[in-house]
Amino acid sequence: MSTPPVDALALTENLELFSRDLEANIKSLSDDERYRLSEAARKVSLSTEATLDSVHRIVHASLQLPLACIGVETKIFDMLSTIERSITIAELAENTKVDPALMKRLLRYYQSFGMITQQADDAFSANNVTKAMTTMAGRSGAQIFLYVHAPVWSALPQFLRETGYANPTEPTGCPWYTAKNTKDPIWEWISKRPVQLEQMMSWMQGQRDGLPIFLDAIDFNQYARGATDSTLIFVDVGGNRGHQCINLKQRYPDLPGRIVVQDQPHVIEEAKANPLPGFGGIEAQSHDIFSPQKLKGARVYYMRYILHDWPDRQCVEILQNLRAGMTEESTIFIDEMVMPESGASWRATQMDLVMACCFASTERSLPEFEVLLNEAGLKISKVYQYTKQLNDCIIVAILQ
Ligand SMILES: C[S@@+](CC[C@H](N)C(=O)[O-])C[C@H]1O[C@@H](n2cnc3c(N)ncnc32)[C@H](O)[C@@H]1O
Repeated sequence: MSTPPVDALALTENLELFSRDLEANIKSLSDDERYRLSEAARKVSLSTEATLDSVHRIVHASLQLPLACIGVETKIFDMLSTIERSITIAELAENTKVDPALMKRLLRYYQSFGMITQQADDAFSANNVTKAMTTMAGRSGAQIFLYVHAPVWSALPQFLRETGYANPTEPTGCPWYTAKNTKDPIWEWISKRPVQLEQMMSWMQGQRDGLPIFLDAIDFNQYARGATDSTLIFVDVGGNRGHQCINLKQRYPDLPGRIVVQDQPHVIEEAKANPLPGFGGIEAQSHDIFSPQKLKGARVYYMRYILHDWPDRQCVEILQNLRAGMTEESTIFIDEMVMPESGASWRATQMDLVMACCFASTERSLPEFEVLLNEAGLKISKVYQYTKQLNDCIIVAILQ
């Protein structure tokens, strides 16, 4: 069935009208409506590009990350975001100690990519993108991805050429090792570098801010029935700073039982030394996911974004080790994006290829998770989807 023709001129005029008071117009939208508009506009924008516009956009894409990093490091984005009026080139240059002539060029670039708003010839202000780059994820992400990851992505074509375009599935068979000229896997490499460790931990903590979390889809009370203060209620395996434990505690302040975050020793040390607000009452424990789970009979073992870091064989090992701690009352929550067969989102597909580059691992579909769980003697009892954007799901797994 053909769809009725759309008046492209009227659509363009409406968009231009919408752009005149962007902030107010966007405020009137729900999250779902905003996402729908953003995706539709993005598709139209890409498909209406002239041929060489597409080429220029793609071949210069790698300029955007270093430029974003400069905006973060000079605090241009911070300054624009904290001052509630437009700012001149001279003001920005003086406060950030950037040469005014260079500042003019940077601002010209940022406005052309929508990273800031130009109000007049010499008047600039923050917009949603500027503000995004001042968040914890924006600041830490610009640095960790530019300095640590980007050289690895650039090494992917050569790596694939040399390996005959085989899908990377061996833990040490990915461009991470050649690009970094190291034998250390990424987590070990980061653990030896305090600056990058801090950036990575901040990225982990902030990367999903603004999206729903698993507790938006699950009534956790059902997992606490009959629990007492000594019941192990929630063990966040590979939980980094314990941010998900804090979320659970804040949503369910009266939940009985123990809440524990487990991670590598240096991560736990850092989580204890610089605890996040709300960390009180949460236990922090070193634990290697490649050894049998030492906390037995927890109601919920929770793992967010752990399996996507590992190839299949290691995932089965991780799950088998978790299984060793389980009783009939235990469940595992696997909190990961589940890849659909078609129409995967851009945020999901880029994450998938970052996993290939750095870990020889992958984002998985539900049947792929099923195979891993089956091999580890587990089965899926339920799946809760909690984001549309990434198809983030909680896969609830129990003993077979
Ligand atoms: C992708 S991050 C996810 C962190 C956290 N679950 C989240 O969703 O924000 C992976 C985590 O696995 C931890 N990790 C890596 N290797 C580990 C190991 N052998 N034992 C325990 N934790 C490990 C890392 O330190 C990191 O915190």
